[in-house]
Amino acid sequence: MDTIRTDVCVIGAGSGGLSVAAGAVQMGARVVLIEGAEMGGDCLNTGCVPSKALIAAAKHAHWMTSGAGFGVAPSPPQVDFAAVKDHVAATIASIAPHDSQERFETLGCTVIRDWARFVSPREVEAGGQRIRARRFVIATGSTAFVPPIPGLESVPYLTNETIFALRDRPEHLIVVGGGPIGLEMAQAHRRLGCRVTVIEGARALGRDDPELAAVVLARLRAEGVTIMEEAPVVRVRGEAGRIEVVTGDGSVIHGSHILIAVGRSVSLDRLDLAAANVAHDRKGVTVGADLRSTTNRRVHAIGDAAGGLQFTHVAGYHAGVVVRQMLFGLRARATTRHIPWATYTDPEMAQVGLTEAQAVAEYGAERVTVLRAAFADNDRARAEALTEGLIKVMVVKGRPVGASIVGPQAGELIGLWALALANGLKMSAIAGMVLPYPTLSEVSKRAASAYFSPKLFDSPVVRRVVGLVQRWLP
Ligand SMILES: Cc1cc2nc3c(=O)[nH]c(=O)nc-3n(C[C@H](O)[C@H](O)[C@H](O)COP(=O)(O)OP(=O)(O)OC[C@H]3O[C@@H](n4cnc5c(N)ncnc54)[C@H](O)[C@@H]3O)c2cc1C
Ligand SMILES: NC(=O)c1ccc[n+]([C@@H]2O[C@H](COP(=O)([O-])OP(=O)(O)OC[C@H]3O[C@@H](n4cnc5c(N)ncnc54)[C@H](O)[C@@H]3O)[C@@H](O)[C@H]2O)c1
Repeated sequence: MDTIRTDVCVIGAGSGGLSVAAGAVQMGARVVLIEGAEMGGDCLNTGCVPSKALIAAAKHAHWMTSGAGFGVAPSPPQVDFAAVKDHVAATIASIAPHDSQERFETLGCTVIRDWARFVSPREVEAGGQRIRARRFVIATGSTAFVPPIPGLESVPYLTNETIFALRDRPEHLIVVGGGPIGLEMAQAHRRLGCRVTVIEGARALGRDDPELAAVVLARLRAEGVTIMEEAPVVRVRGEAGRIEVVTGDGSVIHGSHILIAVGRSVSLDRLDLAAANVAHDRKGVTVGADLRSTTNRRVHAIGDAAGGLQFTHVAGYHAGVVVRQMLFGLRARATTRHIPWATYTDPEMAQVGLTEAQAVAEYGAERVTVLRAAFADNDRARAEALTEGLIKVMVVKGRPVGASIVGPQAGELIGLWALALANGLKMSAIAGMVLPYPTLSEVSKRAASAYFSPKLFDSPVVRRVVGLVQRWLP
């Protein structure tokens, strides 16, 4: 067996692994990149990209039915489900060249298409070769967690790996799990003409501010999605096209298809981490803030495999943290306070930093000011009839510690607050910003201004000062 000696060996060519490989090789390191399945990983092939392409198609269908208030008569959309899937596939294909084996080989990486497995603390095997590296990066991501629900194994269930390939429209899609995957898929399928029932064991969108989550859930229900909460699934039975789901209280839901979206399992099984002395648990590789294995300092873990937030932009951020350490020997640490995320339902929901409940728990209610602004008071939102939703900003000592948005383009609007939190900006910086009128982003400025308006408009001191100045000013 040949041995390749290299500076960096990256295992997994998804969002995180590709970023490390591209960065390291272009800065002069020798890089081996190993991928067992599709280049591009979950995000490109079975995650973010297909889900957002499907959501975009569903939005078009929805617009055809929602123009009455603008004087545009609704007309029932004629959805060609297979053609929708062609759009999904074409979107993936248009991005794929950027993540391709050819591109990475052109950049100078050695790309091996096989499953990697450690054989010692500084060697892996893949593609019939042994790779001996100075540093390893485990970027193996995650797959859908399939819970041990009795009967599930004997019905043809869908996960994010199979649902985007369906070319016939499900008549009635049952979605198990009311997290971001479940609800994004539920709304998209409903808008494309399916009946949809979401069965959630606890509270849907349970990680988000409940006030904001309620806005999303109300909209989904208004569009015809049935959402059952506190309804753990206890049994599944049936066959293709005739699925029955039994919940804890004995209810039986009949559907044609079932999607499992109850969280993720990190993909570490194939790696034989024991051979490399890399400690791990159910959540991922055990790493410190430097994203290095606590038991093998040659090994880093990033993205979903690192056991924290599971988002593409987090994997990319992690990549930067490990590249700085591996290539320049710099001290670099990953933190989470400034990391935003968004759920691409309509309306969208986005968060950065602490929610209201977390801010109050951490700082105490008396130290936290919660500012609010509603899209109903935003002129652009009114013109577009997108008045559902609000922004909440949590402020401590004049600086934001968290922002939560539900409403149109929340995923875009959260960027400003991500910048503010990452750089410790004061509320005065946001309130003093001049924005084009009329834009949705004015909702952020309005919230920030709300921090100062009581200090300016309700203050007897300010009134007295203004009175005096007016008497003396020529
Ligand atoms: C339906 C869905 C929608 C999503 N939407 C969003 C979104 O809108 N925004 C967002 O930020 N995030 C989203 N995510 C999450 C996002 O896809 C992941 O957080 C991201 O892909 C993680 O990147 P990663 O590099 O850690 O892993 P991945 O992208 O999963 O890549 C890991 C790669 O490693 C390979 N691999 C595994 N084991 C081995 C091995 N032993 N040897 C070789 N290769 C191996 C895998 O085949 C895979 O290609 C979504 C996820 C899903 C499922
Ligand atoms: N827009 C985005 O950025 C985006 C979109 C999709 C996914 N993701 C990423 O993927 C991750 C996984 O998403 P997810 O929605 O699969 O997981 P999740 O953990 O966020 O939500 C899963 C939901 O399933 C419920 N559940 C668990 N077991 C159940 C059971 N037996 N019966 C009924 N309900 C059950 C849980 O209570 C939870 O509400 C997310 O945390 C996120 O990091 C991101």
